[in-house]
Amino acid sequence: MSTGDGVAGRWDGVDVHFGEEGGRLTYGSYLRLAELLDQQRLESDPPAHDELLFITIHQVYELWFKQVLHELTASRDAMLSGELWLAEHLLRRVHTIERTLTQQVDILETMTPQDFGEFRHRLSPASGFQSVQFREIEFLSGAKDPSFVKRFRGLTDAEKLRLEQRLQEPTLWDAFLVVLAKAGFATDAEDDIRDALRKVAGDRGHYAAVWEIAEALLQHDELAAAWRARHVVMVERMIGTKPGTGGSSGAGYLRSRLDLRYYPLLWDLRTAL
Ligand code: HEM
Ligand SMILES: N[C@@H](CC(=O)c1ccccc1NC=O)C(=O)O
Repeated sequence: MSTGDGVAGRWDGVDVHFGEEGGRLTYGSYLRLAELLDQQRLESDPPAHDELLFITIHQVYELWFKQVLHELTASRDAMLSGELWLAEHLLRRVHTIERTLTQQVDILETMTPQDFGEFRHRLSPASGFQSVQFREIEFLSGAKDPSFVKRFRGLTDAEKLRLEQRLQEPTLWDAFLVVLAKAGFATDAEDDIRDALRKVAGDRGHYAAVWEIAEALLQHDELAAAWRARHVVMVERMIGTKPGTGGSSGAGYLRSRLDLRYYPLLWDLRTAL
């Protein structure tokens, strides 16, 4: 009983619209819940109680990674087009998500090593090391390391393409250098950039928008480092010094990544202030 204008009818005084394919939109159909809630398939048999939690946590991480990539990509593009307020606004949203990602470790830590041990052996050789979106975030943020693409096992062609595109495209740091250049600074040599950062920091009134973006980038870097630190301590709690299912030394490998920083020049700047 269409009443025109896409309005399908009225319910309790409110216009009701038809959704995709003429079906009446519901909460479940809009959010594709039948599909979403059918994606938690356990490897353990008989089912280990805690494996549902393990799968849920990882799926939630990947959903947030998708959102983070959406926001970081848009933030990078906003820097490139000179919309500095938007670039900063989106980075701040990313910070909030990143804090949530680190806090989520608490939930997984309600699982004991013994309960993890019930299904851990079923997971090998799968590992978080193979998270394509996690690596995309690293590449987009500025830590491009092509060796990860080679070390990935079992990448689909589409995943490989996504990583290769991230290796080609400008990073957040590249975009920030464009911001500095548009503000009148030379950015060719590292010393030019250090100089520019000192000048921006020394005249925040004049370079307010540039300074705020630099701070938002540093915050993103700090929150990524906090996740790495939280993850490795959880790993030590769960598996001690056992090697990882992904074939690395485990906590030893993860500790070797703790010093990674996306924006070393923004950190060095601190020493010069
Ligand atoms: C019981 C919980 C967990 C344990 C014991 C664990 C253990 C490990 C280990 C040992 C590695 C090193 C690679 C390897 O497997 O050899 C690793 C890497 C990784 N894990 Fe986890 N992990 C856990 C939970 C998570 C969660 C919830 C996430 C969220 C997505 C995650 C994401 C990652 C990522 C992205 C890497 C690659 C890190 C890098 O290369 O810097 N892990 N994990
Ligand atoms: N690498 C972990 C297993 C693990 O946590 C994992 C296994 C499959 C998919 C994602 C995982 N999460 C993080 O590494 C381990 O060695 O116990």
